[in-house]
Amino acid sequence: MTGSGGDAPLLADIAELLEHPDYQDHPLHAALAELYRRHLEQEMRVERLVAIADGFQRTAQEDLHATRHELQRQLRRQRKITHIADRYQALLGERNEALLGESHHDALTGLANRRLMHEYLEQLLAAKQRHHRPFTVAMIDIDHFKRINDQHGHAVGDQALVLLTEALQDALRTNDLCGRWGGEEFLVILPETTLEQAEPLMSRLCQCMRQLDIHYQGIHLNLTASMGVAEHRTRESIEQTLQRADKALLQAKREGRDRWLAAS
Ligand SMILES: Nc1nc2c(ncn2[C@@H]2O[C@H](COP(=O)(O)OP(=O)(O)OP(=O)(O)O)[C@@H](O)[C@H]2O)c(=O)[nH]1
Repeated sequence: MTGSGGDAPLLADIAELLEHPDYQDHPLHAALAELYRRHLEQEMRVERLVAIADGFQRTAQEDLHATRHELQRQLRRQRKITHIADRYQALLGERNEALLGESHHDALTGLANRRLMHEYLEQLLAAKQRHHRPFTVAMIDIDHFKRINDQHGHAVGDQALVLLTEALQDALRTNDLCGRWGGEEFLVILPETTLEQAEPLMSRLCQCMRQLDIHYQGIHLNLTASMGVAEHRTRESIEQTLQRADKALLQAKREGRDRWLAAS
């Protein structure tokens, strides 16, 4: 499309005049013919330029469309990657939490394991050294547990362990920590507690074990426990306190079981 659309009748008239035999020898014929030729040339040039500009515009639009399409594709990909990364991170977090839980807890009872109890005891030792806060430990061993396994099977023994640890925990204060020290042996850690303050609790724990009625798969069980209790002494290592509690526990077994003894 050229800009001379409105000039079309005039141009048609000029072309007709230039072709007319009567005007071939007219003095202005040559000048008008030249002007007409130049006009047509100019018009063709403008048409070519417009065609080029149109082409550019089309290409630019196509490029823009392609770029937008590519951007949207990358954005979708980015979103997908972010979503996967988020899920992966959440999974890793859950796995880490689970691993941390497994590394600090006993699988059967869910109680703290030795590692967690040692960590807690180290904290209590530091608090004692800094602020003179006392703490006491009690080693607890179920009496004649082998008989339960022998008479009723390991699964019943397991269930008895689960139920008795629930009873032990119910009898403790929230800051006390009950952990599984070994097979049927438990350690209770009592922060901010002297031996004297622990005594009523020890009697209560013995009573609690005695009163426990375990019913499982038609089997009815009663049990007792022996306990040795020791308060941490200044300048004593954790191991030494635990050994004193253990010695008191063995003495309680020797004296007939179903009792607690304070360590000397
Ligand atoms: N079911 C079950 N039994 C366990 C587990 N851990 C340890 N035991 C059992 O606990 C029993 C401990 O036996 P002993 O060390 O002889 O002690 P006891 O029979 O309790 O006797 P005393 O401690 O002397 O009163 C063994 O039969 C172990 O197999 C466990 O996770 N599940």
